[in-house]
Amino acid sequence: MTFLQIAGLSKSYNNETTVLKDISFNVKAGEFVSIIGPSGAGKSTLLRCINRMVSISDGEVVFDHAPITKLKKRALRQLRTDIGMVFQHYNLVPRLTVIENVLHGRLGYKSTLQGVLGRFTEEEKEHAFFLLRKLGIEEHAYKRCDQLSGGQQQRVGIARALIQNPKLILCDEPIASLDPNASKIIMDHLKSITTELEITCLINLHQVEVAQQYSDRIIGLNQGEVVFDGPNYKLTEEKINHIYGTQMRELITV
Ligand SMILES: Nc1ncnc2c1ncn2[C@@H]1O[C@H](COP(=O)(O)OP(=O)(O)OP(=O)(O)O)[C@@H](O)[C@H]1O
Repeated sequence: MTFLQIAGLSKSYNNETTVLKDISFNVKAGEFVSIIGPSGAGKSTLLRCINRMVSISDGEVVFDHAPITKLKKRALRQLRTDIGMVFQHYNLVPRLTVIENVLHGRLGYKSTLQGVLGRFTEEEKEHAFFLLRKLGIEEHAYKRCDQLSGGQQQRVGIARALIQNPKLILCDEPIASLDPNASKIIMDHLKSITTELEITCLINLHQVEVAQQYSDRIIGLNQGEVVFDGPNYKLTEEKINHIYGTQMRELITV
């Protein structure tokens, strides 16, 4: 069943260069999809169009039957509670504790006043601890985030996305700042938790091998166009060269 539908999506910043050109694809509920492509291909922009963090120039995005492109402010805010986001640089508040950062994932459900006062229910706090336990960082709950390693901070970022109870998680290069060991931990968690909780996952990656290892399906972007869309086993060396154009693959996969 189609869960996310992208049809004829185009995006240009400041009405200048077109960064995404007529992108169309559907994602089924529960799919784990990687988006790969050279630097500047439009991967981040594509993810940001899906939750309208950036405006869409043309085309349609329908998420769980809701026409994202047409939603007004309040409806969009409500819909965004269903979409978690994980960032390359974690986007945590460094001087706040791990648990406080995780609970920030609930702010989309709160009034401004509740949010300012940091009012969270016991159930929300228990859920936060449950997620930290699942991600193996419960012992750090009361540490400031800036005392954690990059891999641990990314796990806080994942917990903050999960506490929203999202139906979809968008991950924008979640392992680009991490060493191979920390990257593996993050990818293993993302894969196992999204599978267990039946969360659809769209993930931008620079590492082709990682995309092949973890994804059900891979979408290749080049200069704002989809040039590959298929199961991981169909991503041959030739297709990889097509996605990355003339760039040396070794250069972009390190
Ligand atoms: N806010 C912005 N204003 C203007 N141009 C932008 C903006 N964000 C991105 N771009 C441009 O859009 C193009 C696509 O950028 P985007 O970050 O989406 O690509 P990407 O594939 O994610 O690249 P990378 O892998 O290097 O992160 C680039 O040419 C970039 O300079």
